[in-house]
Amino acid sequence: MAAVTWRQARCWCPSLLQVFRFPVAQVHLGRPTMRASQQDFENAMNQVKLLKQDPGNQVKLKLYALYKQATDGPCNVPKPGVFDLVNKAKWEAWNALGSLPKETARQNYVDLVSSLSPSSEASSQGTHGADEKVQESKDIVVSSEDGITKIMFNRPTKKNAITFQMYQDIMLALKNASTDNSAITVFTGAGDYYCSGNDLTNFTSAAGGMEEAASKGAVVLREFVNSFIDFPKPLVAVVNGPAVGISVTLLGLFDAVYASDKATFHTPFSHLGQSPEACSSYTFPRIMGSAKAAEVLLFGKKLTAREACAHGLVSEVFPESTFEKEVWTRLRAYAKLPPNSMRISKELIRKNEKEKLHEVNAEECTTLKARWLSDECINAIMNFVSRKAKLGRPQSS
Ligand SMILES: CCCCCC/C=C/C(=O)SCCNC(=O)CCNC(=O)[C@H](O)C(C)(C)COP(=O)(O)OP(=O)(O)OC[C@H]1O[C@@H](n2cnc3c(N)ncnc32)[C@H](O)[C@@H]1OP(=O)(O)O
Repeated sequence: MAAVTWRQARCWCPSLLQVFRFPVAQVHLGRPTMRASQQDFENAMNQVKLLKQDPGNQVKLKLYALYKQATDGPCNVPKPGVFDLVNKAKWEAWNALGSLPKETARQNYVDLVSSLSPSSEASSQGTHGADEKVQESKDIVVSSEDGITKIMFNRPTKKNAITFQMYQDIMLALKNASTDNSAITVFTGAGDYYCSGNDLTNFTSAAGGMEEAASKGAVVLREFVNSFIDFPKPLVAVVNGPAVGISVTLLGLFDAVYASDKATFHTPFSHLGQSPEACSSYTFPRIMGSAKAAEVLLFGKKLTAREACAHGLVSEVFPESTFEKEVWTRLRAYAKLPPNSMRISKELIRKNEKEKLHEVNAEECTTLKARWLSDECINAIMNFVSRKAKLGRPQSS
């Protein structure tokens, strides 16, 4: 179909009185049961000019046709030539209304505009308004702006360690983000850390002790990682500082990872008596080669941002001083790309791997459940909790 610019579409609705002058009841163009008055029609024309988002060619042509039918009556002007694509498309849309009465066209125009009004616009047109907080949760802050849903670890006093509640909050945030108006979804951390991984007190503070925590942990972890495997939109990590444990392994399931040069990547699973999760036993060897993956996953070698980039885990590293500005400017530009195209491309990229990833996830969770109940793991966690040991340091006896 001929391209119809949004500017053209707006011009099809002549400037009239400002919508704001009218009482709310008149301005709100809910689907009316009564016949639309001339005033409703004029309000609707003004409402069209306030739409923030281009409603698309089909809707614009429909608006044009109904407007012409409501004001001039049935189309009786000559059809434009074949090369006059835009005017031909407009003529065809108007002509298709045949002998529809002016009053009905006016009503249909008002109804159509009503369906595009701000509340429905937000859900159907991919509107990206001002930064909007979309999920209430203390330690995970979710906001949406400029086509980007941002999910932020927000527990800086604990280096953004992930509690059981945060796993649930993140799953909910991903579920919502998969169908919201945003084009891309971004994870980042508040404060100096990106995330210090699993909160080690998840295991010690559970009412039923380690047994119960291990069973619960395996179920939650599997579901949690599945929500990353299946996430349909581009998923980006903005790694603002050190990342530890599961916050690193998950990166193998992201589509792009941008890191500040002060970020580090550490998976001290052996130090903790644990084993890899988030499909990293599969994704890391594929991303960085088996030799480097072994150093990272078996021996807990901490990578700098530049090393992680050289080994393919990170897409690009930015100097700390310009990190936020550069990365968010870039992401805002990416979020303007056609969202359906990005989803479809992601689907193609992931399609052949999905089954394998689910299989790996299930196996890693079963293995971890047993690890969590091992002496090696229990001792390591107790050492951390009693502050005898920190990451990467040999445990004192
Ligand atoms: C559903 C279950 C799924 C489980 C999935 C399996 C996941 C596995 C992993 O993620 S393994 C990785 C686990 N993480 C760690 O081992 C990190 C432990 N933390 C540290 O070693 C250090 O805290 C540090 C290196 C991250 C930061 O050191 P430092 O800068 O010296 O700060 P502090 O140690 O003083 O930390 C400040 C504050 O935060 C608390 N904290 C930090 N990380 C964690 C954590 N992972 N779990 C619990 N608490 C953490 C730390 O205790 C301090 O609290 P305090 O001020 O003492 O109250």
